[in-house]
Amino acid sequence: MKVGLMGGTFDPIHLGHLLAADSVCEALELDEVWFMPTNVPPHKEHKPGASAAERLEMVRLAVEGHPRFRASDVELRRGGVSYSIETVTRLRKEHPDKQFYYIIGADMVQYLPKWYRIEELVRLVTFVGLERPGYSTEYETLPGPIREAVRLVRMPQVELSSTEIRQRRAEGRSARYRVPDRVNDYIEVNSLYET
Ligand SMILES: Nc1ncnc2c1ncn2[C@@H]1O[C@H](COP(=O)(O)OP(=O)(O)OP(=O)(O)O)[C@@H](O)[C@H]1O
Ligand SMILES: O=C(O)c1ccc[n+]([C@@H]2O[C@H](COP(=O)([O-])O)[C@@H](O)[C@H]2O)c1
Repeated sequence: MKVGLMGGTFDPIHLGHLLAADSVCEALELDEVWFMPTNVPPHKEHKPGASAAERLEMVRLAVEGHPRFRASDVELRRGGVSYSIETVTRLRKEHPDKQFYYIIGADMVQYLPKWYRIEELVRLVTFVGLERPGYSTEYETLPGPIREAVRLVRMPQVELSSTEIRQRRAEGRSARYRVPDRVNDYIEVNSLYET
């Protein structure tokens, strides 16, 4: 069984995340994609605008009804900083029958050399990198073992980020059409990201 791991702060989850997962699912014929909200993101300086429970609930609402997408609270339950090496090690132990693919956008591919214990992590998962507007896909400068661990998949380019959505909300504007309708309703009912 082939499983894609889509880790993210998901503050909030948006259509770029979903289209990325869908594109990889199709290209690599994955059986499932697990969306895993981080507890404490390893490298982000700002604290998430929504709580862990709210970010998980938005992920749940976004994947509801999709035959292959699942929401996973594995990193939230573990607590602390969500280092991917710890998540992947644990998932491999719990699911020895599954093959894991870690899905990341181009911004994260460039950042891979700084990931915690990356030399070990590249031996445990295949990374799947996606182009993202505004980020370079010149991967020649990455160290060989990291570059070789990354497969590239194409997706229709989506110029969206959670940051932009939070900013819009702070300015009193809507997240509609940038997030699934159910997520948009949740954001509005709970007044998320308002100043
Ligand atoms: N528009 C997009 N296209 C492709 N990949 C994306 C896109 N947005 C996010 N990703 C990828 O999804 C994963 C989770 O991203 P994350 O939750 O940090 O969203 P974000 O939009 O980058 O958030 P923020 O703006 O708060 O930094 C990362 O690997 C990121 O590169
Ligand atoms: O393990 C690390 O050192 C590491 C460093 C940066 C990012 N990650 C993971 O990559 C995923 C996307 O990160 P982010 O910050 O863009 O949401 C998320 O699941 C993070 O836990 C992991």
